[in-house]
Amino acid sequence: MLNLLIDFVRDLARKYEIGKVILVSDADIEFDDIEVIKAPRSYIEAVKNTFAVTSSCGLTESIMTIPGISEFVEAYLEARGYDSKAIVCVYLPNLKGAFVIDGESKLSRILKECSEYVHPEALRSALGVALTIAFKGREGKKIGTAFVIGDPENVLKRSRQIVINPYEGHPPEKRDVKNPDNWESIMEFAQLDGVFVLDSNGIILSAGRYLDIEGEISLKYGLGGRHIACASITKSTKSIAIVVSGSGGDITIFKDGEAVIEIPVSMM
Ligand SMILES: Nc1ncnc2c1ncn2[C@@H]1O[C@H](COP(=O)(O)OP(=O)(O)OP(=O)(O)O)[C@@H](O)[C@H]1O
Repeated sequence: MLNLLIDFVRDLARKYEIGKVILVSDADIEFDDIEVIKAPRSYIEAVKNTFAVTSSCGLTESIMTIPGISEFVEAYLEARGYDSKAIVCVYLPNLKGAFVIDGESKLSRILKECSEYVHPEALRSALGVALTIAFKGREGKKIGTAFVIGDPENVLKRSRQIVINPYEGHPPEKRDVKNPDNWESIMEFAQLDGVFVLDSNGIILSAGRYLDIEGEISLKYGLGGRHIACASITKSTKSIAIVVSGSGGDITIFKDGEAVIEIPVSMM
């Protein structure tokens, strides 16, 4: 069975000219010259759980019934710098198969739109940290935070420091969100009240910053002060905000005062 599946994946890769496989399996499987991206454990568990309740449906239907699963796969690929064309190969005890994900994802489109205000690499890296925070939290507990990227002069004018800024006086390379070596300290400071402020290249200027709320903002029910403040700052400045909800764990990206995408991490 496994050999058949491997051959099938190789055929798909050749036919659709795709060089990577997202592997949804407890096992490590190799596909010769095709790059394997192992899906995160939470995704594997989500597929297993969904299959348990939708076992009468087909493979694709089963996977696609997980709310927001495609946004999650796309976000996962994007944050790692991949495009969203991939083969998904599932090899689990009760579920085996492969299918192709193709075309421009909603997230790719949104990230492109946001590059009007911020460097795409900076945005992708901040999203990578946000996903890591949403998944892991800190010392076993969920944490919420937000990254406001771009137009720093105006963002700083419309906000104030509520704790001593831990990034003050450090060289840019230690404050660069694009360098994953800095992610551990970012995750530590994500526990502070307030938000991170970054320039459009992803250099962190401040953490623990409280944002002014200006004008009327209407968001969906249940979103509180942090989300409202981030929506507001993106309305009054040319910045993008990535918010990790401490209560739900989901991620929302705001641009021009609107939630342009929600990534339902809590469902994974
Ligand atoms: N205006 C603001 N500027 C910066 N940070 C804020 C602001 N308002 C609230 N916060 C931060 O957000 C935290 C959570 O506040 P609140 O629960 O009202 O927001 P929320 O949008 O519901 O976020 P969550 O989903 O994380 O609970 C606060 O403890 C504070 O650290």
